[in-house]
Amino acid sequence: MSGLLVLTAVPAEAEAIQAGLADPTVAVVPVGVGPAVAGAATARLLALAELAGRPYRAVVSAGVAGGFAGRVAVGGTVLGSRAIAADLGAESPDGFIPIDDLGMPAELLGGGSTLDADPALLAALRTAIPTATVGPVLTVSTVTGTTAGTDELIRRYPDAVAEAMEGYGVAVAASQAGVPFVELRTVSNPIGPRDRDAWRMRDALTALTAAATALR
Ligand SMILES: O=C(O)c1cccc(C(=O)CC[C@H]2O[C@@H](n3cnc4c(=O)[nH]cnc43)[C@H](O)[C@@H]2O)c1
Repeated sequence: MSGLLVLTAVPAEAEAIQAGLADPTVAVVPVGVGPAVAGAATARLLALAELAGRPYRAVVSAGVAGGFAGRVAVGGTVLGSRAIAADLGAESPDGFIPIDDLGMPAELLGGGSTLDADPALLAALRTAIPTATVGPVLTVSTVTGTTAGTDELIRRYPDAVAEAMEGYGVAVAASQAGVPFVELRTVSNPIGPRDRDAWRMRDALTALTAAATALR
């Protein structure tokens, strides 16, 4: 059995995590941006490790994220209680319809649009990072950049604390491989009207390094 597999989107996130790791058995791999590339890469890494007889113990989707104002501050840390594919579904004149409500057979939905974090893995990280905000993390294919878009997400997912672009893809790959999953994010920007000047990437990467000590 190998250790933990941590997937980030970009190399800067992977380097920030490497800088804080206390456990040398943890593998950190930057796999790209968005749920499709993250899911495909995770599935491949899990399958290769399994074929080599060294399956990973658990999978963590990690990196920076947008945070919902009032729930988590920029520079704060988030542990995802579940990964939600927030834009997987259909539009209608009456609003967004989640994929789960479209009448498709359950086996075609890969577990549905919401995949829970592994309870034991989440509990261990909560203990190790007591300051983290815990709650659902949305996975989106488009970074939210308007007030209307932000309000709509809050209406549909009132408990969500953050959004990012990879968690659900990684969670599907982990679920299909039967490997525990959790999402760890640090907040680089508030979710809201697009304002690149408001992004605090350095603060988020510093927080990621601090949180990485909990990965073991
Ligand atoms: O808008 C830009 O100009 C821009 C330039 C560089 C990178 C980006 C990204 O959107 C990076 C997305 C990347 O970071 C995560 N992330 C961080 N904040 C958010 C967010 O508010 N909503 C969704 N994803 C976010 C995400 O997981 C990607 O890996 C934009």
